[in-house]
Amino acid sequence: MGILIKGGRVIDPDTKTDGKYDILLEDGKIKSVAKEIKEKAERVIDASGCYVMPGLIDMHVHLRDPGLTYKESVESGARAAAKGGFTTIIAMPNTKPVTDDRDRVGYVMRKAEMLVPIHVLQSGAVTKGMEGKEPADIEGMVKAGAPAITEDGKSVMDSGVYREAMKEAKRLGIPVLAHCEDINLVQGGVVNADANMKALGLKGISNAVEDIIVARDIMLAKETGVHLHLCHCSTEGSVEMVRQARAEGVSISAEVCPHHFTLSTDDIKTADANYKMNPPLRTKKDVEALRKGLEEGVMDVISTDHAPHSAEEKSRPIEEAPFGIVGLETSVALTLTELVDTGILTPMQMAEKMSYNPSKILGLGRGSLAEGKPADVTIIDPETEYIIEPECFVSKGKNTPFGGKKVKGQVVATICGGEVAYARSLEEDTKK
Ligand SMILES: NC(=O)N[C@@H](CC(=O)O)C(=O)O
Ligand SMILES: [Zn+2]
Ligand SMILES: [Zn+2]
Repeated sequence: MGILIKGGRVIDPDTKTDGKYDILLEDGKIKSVAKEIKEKAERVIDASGCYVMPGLIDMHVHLRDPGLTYKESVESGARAAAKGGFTTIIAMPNTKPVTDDRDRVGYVMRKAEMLVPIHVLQSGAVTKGMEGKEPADIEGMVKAGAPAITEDGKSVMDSGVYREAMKEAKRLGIPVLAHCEDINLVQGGVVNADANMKALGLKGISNAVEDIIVARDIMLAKETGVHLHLCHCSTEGSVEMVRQARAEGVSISAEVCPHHFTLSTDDIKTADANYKMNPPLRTKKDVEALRKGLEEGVMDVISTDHAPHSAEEKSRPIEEAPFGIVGLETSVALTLTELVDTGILTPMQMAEKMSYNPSKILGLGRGSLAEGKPADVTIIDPETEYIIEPECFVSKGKNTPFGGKKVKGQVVATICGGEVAYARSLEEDTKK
């Protein structure tokens, strides 16, 4: 019975394990972790040379379901996530219609339960229709299973409305995931406000666009006591404010996306919409601050902000194309290549930021390889080198600036609830 994972480097932030162990999964749970397990299993996976981590959790994914399924759907997004090593993903509510009530949250959660091999949790909008005017039915959405609320795609600009929603989230014990962007300062900006923007003849988005709302949201979190989680931080200012707020005892966490720690504005050579995302790629100084923030534990989550769009949408002139890039199938490789292989993060810190911390923030009770925990496990080969080929993505979205980039590190298997949700060899087999 069950699955036996043999001889991998088990990296578990929860039990503070980092060493060569076998893991036996049975009845959807982690049955045992030991130096050598001799028990028979239905399936044996040889993990020698691989990292064995608690199933990865992506707190920030756009599944575009309902209403925008030409870009992505629960099924295609979840399959892409499984391939990317994720056993749990949180879907954002900027769907069509907006996911702002109990039934709409329930729709995605039920669809996922029936159709996909990983856990998909649907977050709820902060305000009705994401119009920023009045709080949505937060309690109803939490009852339907939403682990958080977020207005991702924009900020709730009315601080009074936001504070009311934060109080409700605090009462219900869920975090607020904050997209920080002062919309009145954007003024047609599409890339970072700097010399490169001028060279490309485009309008810019300054750091203040983000930093002002980060500062405001921290003040509101302080006042309401809600847990504030900052989405896709891109500026040096954000890192410094998180550092300071935490030192003051504010309940705060913050994520960085792979594109923001990998690329800078200097990498944008032409007005290619695959380099257009919100917030934009910033300067090298900001990238350095994000990397340092990750290294020092100020920034505690790596999430993808997987934002699929159609080829047609992204082929429009950069001013008209939508913001966003896909990330589920490149996140592990970029984290390993840019942060672990370079010595900025240990594999243990990677497991913290991609599994243990997201679980803690969202109260999921996962992100752990302790005996008795759910059998969610990700096996990663840190040595395989390959070129990123967007045409091979399982996601409907191929919009990435990373096509052609050489990376090191590949997901070998994703096991969710004791079942194999993705396996590298299987995938190759089915392609033949
Ligand atoms: N990040 C993006 O550039 N786009 C996201 C919205 C968001 O995350 O703010 C999208 O929904 O496409
Ligand atoms: Zn956002
Ligand atoms: Zn987003």
